[in-house]
Amino acid sequence: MHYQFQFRPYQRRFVRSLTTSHGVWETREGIILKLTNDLGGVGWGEIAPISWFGSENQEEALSFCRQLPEAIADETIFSIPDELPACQFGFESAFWGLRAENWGLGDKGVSPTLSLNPKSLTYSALLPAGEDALEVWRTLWQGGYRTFKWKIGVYPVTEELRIFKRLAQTLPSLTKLRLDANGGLSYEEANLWLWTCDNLKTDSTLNLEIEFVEQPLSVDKFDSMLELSHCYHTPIALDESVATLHQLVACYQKGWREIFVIKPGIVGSPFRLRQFCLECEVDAVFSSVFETSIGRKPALQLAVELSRYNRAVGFGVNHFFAEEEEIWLENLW
Ligand SMILES: O=C(O)CCC(=O)C1=CC=C[C@@H](O)[C@@H]1C(=O)O
Ligand SMILES: [Mg+2]
Repeated sequence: MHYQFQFRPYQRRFVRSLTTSHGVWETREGIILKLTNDLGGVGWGEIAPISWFGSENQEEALSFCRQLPEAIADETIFSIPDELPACQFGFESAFWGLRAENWGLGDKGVSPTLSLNPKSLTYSALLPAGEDALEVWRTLWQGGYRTFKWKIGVYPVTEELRIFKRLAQTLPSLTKLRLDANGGLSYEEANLWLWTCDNLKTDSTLNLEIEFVEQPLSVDKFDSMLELSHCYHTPIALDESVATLHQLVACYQKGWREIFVIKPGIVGSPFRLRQFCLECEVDAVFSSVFETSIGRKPALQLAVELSRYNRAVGFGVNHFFAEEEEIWLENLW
């Protein structure tokens, strides 16, 4: 089968730049792609790279799109190299979207079940690093969020621990808080954070659950994180360490059995991701790459099907972008 292929690069400036231990992220760049079959059926996909997580970068994704012919075959979609995981996700999502919505299941076996209802999910909202978290959470709580993720490893650890204690005393009971260090802590700081989280449980005046500490150490410190996961009650989630399917499989094979943060937008083939999750039954938390609704829809379909233990998905829409998304997408095309 052949499809007419079109693509449009985009840039979207964050309303509030995202500060993590990786640095300050001002603008989300990506590519929207469209496949049209010879009966007029259309499939949309999105390529939303995060190169500092290990995916290709925008330029590499654009170069890949530019070298493709106007008409592409199934084989092209399913032979995109593993060095281009965001492209794998974008093209394959468009393929499944085309087949599942208009033309039945693909001839490549069962497509990811696109009919599942994302409304069955609960969502986690992102809190900004530092003191701002003490203000921002309230509006999000009023918006219905009960799980929050706060960026740490950005300011000095003593300052963040001070803010953390105030946050723990302020957040309503039954709130779940995730801490995401983006690999920015030292081994000593990681121990201090995990020890502090464990000891929070012993404070009967607080009824806050620290759901997990995400990527406390850098990707090259897997063995230390595996050791830490056996030393504290507070769970550890790997994110940057499992950013691509290859890394996900490698960490599982090296014995990781705690939480895996999965960003479908940069992990690679949704078909292969689905096979891995169904086979290995990993404890997955699905996470956004700040994509548009075009990338978010297939990502959430995977989350509905593959999430276990009812963990909230990291797709809380904190109004990261100014423009109204649907209008912006229509103007793009
Ligand atoms: O997972 C979430 O709760 C929201 C998404 C999120 O936190 C991230 C998305 C993309 C890049 C990162 O800065 C960040 C993360 O580290 O998980
Ligand atoms: Mg993370």
